Amino acid sequence: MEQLTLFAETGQSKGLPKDLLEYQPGLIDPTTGDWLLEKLIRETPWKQTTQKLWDKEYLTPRLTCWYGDTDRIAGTLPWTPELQTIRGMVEPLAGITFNSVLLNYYRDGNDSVTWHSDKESIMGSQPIIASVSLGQVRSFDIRNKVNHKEHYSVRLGHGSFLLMKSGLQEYWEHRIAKSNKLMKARVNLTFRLVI
Ligand SMILES: O=C(O)CCC(=O)C(=O)O
Ligand SMILES: [Fe+2]
Repeated sequence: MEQLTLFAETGQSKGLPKDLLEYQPGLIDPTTGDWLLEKLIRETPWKQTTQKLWDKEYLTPRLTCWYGDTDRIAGTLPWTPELQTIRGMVEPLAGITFNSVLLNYYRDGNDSVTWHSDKESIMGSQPIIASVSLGQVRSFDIRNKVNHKEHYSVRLGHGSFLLMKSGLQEYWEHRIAKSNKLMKARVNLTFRLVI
């Protein structure tokens, strides 16, 4: 748990609220992780979507792709053997089954995901999301939606697993911030149950 730290202002090591998040390094060993990262980057049909802000269209600062049960969830690509295998690893840890996975590809430190919560109605208001990270270590920040002073950060390592528990999306937001430091590629997989 030493990887869990409050924001840099205190520099103090503190555990994340266990009722919200659970972090587990080393779900996938580094060698397998290297191989997977390279394969996912090369073989995934990545897309860069746009988002609208104040009537202006912006390119989303990362690449994405959805896989899942294609008969149930429109717009997803069929599961690949690798994604099925990883799904089989995270389901027992999450205690639920998943029918889709969103892949995010952060090409460098300029790629990011801004403060948000994942509570689209298609997942219910309290979804459990299982997240697997490959490649560059990046900081995953969470903050309380009402009281932004309440915040935590966890560095998501190569091959690590993060469980976003049911309370997280309702009262907390999360992000992967941009970084000025030299950052290599990172691929993150978030397994979701679309209902
Ligand atoms: O890249 C990550 O670790 C988080 C991605 C995320 O928040 C999302 O896909 O909703
Ligand atoms: Fe998210």
